[in-house]
Amino acid sequence: MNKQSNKKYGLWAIIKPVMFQIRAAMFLSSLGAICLIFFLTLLSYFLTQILHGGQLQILDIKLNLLNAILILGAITIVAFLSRLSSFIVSHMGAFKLEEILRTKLAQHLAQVPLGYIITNGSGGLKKVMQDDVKALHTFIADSTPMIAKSIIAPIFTLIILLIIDYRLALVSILVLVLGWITMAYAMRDSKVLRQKYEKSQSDINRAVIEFAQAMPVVRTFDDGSSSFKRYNNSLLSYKKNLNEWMAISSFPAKLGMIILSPLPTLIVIFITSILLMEYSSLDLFAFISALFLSTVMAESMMPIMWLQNFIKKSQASALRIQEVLDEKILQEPKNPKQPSEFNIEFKNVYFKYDNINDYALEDINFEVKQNSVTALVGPSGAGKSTVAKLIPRFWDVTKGEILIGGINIKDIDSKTLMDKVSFVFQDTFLFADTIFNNIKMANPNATKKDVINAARAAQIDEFIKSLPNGYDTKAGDRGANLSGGQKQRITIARAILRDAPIIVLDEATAFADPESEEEIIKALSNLTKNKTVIMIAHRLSTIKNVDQIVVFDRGKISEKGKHNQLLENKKIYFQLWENYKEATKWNLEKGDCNESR
Ligand SMILES: Nc1ncnc2c1ncn2[C@@H]1O[C@H](COP(=O)(O)OP(=O)(O)OP(=O)(O)O)[C@@H](O)[C@H]1O
Repeated sequence: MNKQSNKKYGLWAIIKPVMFQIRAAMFLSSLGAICLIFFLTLLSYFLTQILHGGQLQILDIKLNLLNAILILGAITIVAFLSRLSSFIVSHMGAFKLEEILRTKLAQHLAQVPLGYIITNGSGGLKKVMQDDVKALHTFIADSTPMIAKSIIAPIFTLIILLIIDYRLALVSILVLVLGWITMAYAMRDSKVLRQKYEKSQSDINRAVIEFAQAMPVVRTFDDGSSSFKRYNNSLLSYKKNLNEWMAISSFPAKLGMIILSPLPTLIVIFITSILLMEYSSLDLFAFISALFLSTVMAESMMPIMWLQNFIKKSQASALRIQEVLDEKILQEPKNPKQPSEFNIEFKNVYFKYDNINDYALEDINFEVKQNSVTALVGPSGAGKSTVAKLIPRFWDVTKGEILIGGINIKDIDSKTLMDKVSFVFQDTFLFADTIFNNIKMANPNATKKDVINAARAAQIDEFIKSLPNGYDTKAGDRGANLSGGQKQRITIARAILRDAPIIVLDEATAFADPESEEEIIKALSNLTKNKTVIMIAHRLSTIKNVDQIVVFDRGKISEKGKHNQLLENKKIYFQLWENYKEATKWNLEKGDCNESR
């Protein structure tokens, strides 16, 4: 990821837009805490006066019992309202931040290169947009009032205790310090242990997902022992890390929590007060107020324990959100140009993926003439898909240039480029919408007739019509109710409807079922008629007659030309062709009419 070094990072930077609401919530929450402390002090004051059998009064103002109750009641109401409104304000801030971040992320993701989205997977980005944004919502809504309270309440209580009787104040501080030391001891090494624990937790998640996703493969090739072993191992390591963490921190943490609970402070204050009354002096007011206030101090410090953890988690979410927002956006040209011709030229192109040191492509030079077909072939990992994805700017070239109709693709605005290039992916994607809308999305202005014509050209119209709801049939989540070949023909219909002058086919026939293969080939020939076509080919038989074959090997072009020329060269293509023939023969001998890839 590309971080910009002068940027501020972390939780506090990301929640800045709602700082006003956070400050207001913290202020109101502090006010509520101060009112509570004030209430307890005044209550102790009145109780002392009642126990002394004297007149109720504040300073020199005499009060009857009803007045005293009313004053205490008024303070309680202010405390309650402050606390309530602090949560209302913090929730308002949380919703506002959620909206700001989701909008920012959506706008940003619409501008980053598509390659980034593919590499990170929609699942990972969805997690950031949903879970991490939600985590920050919860942080602002629930913990900002708590943070203010757990800082202000102890400080304020301590000040009042110091004013009333410094000895009792010191004793309660001692208890708190003891509690803190015990907790700090429990938390020692916790960073490393927490990281280990979190890692083993995510290992388990990965193993479970892998186990579930790979079930068909597992059932076919594995009796489950190796994949289950991975799951089991991650579970064992999780248990080991958890036990290790618990062993180190469990007892001191529990002890710390007990010390920091109100009861120990209460007991210590009580005993100290008795001793002071016996051997020194202590007035009744100091005794009663210390009993009340010291419990507030201990109680309001307790949340600090879990707040720390909460802040750390929210910090991690904030960093993940910021990483996405820092991803470089696709630079749009200042003076965009419109190509009027559609030949494609790769000129001295070098390309390197962000996270990889070596070039994935080096010194790539070739031209695809307008309305001609070029096939990219080569062993797996040779760079064919990368070449194809550079054309619609899924990524930008590291060096060199790609031209369409003589114009550098960086000088064509991305909307125009997308309109000019249709990409038929290996992994066909259908939205959970009607088949009609799935095709029409390629061209919002298309009429019903246009959609049907496109489906007809893609050899899928008859099948669609045979469905109970025809074109209004839902394609299902990711097109789950259709066969691979049917899904592929629907995406081809989409591309036909788009009618872009350049077609990039990423091995569109690879996953077709045998029955639809012939129809797919027909559909593709309709799609590619009078277009500039680049296709990544694995079935060499389908490219025998193409205008040009470019052979890739380890990120470089090893040869290019027509089928017969390349066979004469007796280099990589010759070898690939021999292997292909061999595999096809083997399949035929086995009675399998489906050609090998
Ligand atoms: N998103 C990515 N991030 C990092 N490296 C990548 C990424 N995609 C591909 N690569 C690497 O770039 C090189 C070329 O990969 P590419 O997918 O272009 O090859 P290919 O010839 O299309 O292979 P295949 O036929 O198996 O699809 C490989 O070494 C691959 O590991």
